[in-house]
Amino acid sequence: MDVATKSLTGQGIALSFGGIEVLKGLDVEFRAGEITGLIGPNGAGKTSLFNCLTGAYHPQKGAISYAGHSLEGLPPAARAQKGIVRSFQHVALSPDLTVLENVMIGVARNYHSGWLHAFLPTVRGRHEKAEMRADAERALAELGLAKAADKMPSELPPGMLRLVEIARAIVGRPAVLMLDEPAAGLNNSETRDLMRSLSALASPDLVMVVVEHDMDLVMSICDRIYVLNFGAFVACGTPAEVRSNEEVVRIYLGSDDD
Ligand SMILES: Nc1ncnc2c1ncn2[C@@H]1O[C@H](COP(=O)(O)OP(=O)(O)OP(=O)(O)O)[C@@H](O)[C@H]1O
Repeated sequence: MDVATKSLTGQGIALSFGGIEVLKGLDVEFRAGEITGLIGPNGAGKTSLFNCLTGAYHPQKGAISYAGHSLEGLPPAARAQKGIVRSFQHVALSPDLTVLENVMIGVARNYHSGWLHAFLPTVRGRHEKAEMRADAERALAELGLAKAADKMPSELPPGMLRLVEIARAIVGRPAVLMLDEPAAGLNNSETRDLMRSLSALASPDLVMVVVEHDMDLVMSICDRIYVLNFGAFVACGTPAEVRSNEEVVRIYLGSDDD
């Protein structure tokens, strides 16, 4: 399939809670091969849009599709099965598993019998566990975390925990990777490491979407940026275009964000 057609698209996405319109008929296209930023002040609707795309929220109106196929009615697990995965604002690793084991959980969708089977004492189980382990080691290495594989999450600083969570998201070789505030809680040097890692992940087949308040990160790593305010897009373009957009400047100068 042509890379250009492997987009995650939304048309006319409208979402309301108790009569309050949170998303006002959004048209959006997240393209493979690009890192797309989604920015806007607190409460603009960024996470709600993420939740509609991943299937956690059901918009009252609109159509969402990946690579031309409708995702309507599919719950989050079915969308993850299709390779649409997300990270969360708060790191959610299991404290009782090693870093490697945490990442192995993310690869289970690629295997016939899943995570549990890999731990059963069968030949197939042993074989699948070895393959999952190799996949997880590769994902950790891709993010520069090979040495942390056998550590427990409690032994790692926040910046590395965030990268472990991203390793868990990429280990199954997703088609769409959606990152919700990946730099939240990181210091400057951890954020710089994260930026390098995210840029290195970009590939022609992968749709990457980043919701983030850190403007340096967004402006540095994104190819295109959508700006959301009160549930509607006020701008979309390259970082340079967005930075010089008068409406965007007005929104950001008039808010407490960055
Ligand atoms: N489950 C829900 N029930 C009711 N209102 C909701 C729900 N989820 C989101 N909202 C409302 O939708 C609006 C958009 O919230 P959302 O979290 O999507 O914004 P955001 O841009 O992600 O904000 P932030 O940058 O603070 O995370 C807010 O007014 C919020 O209160």
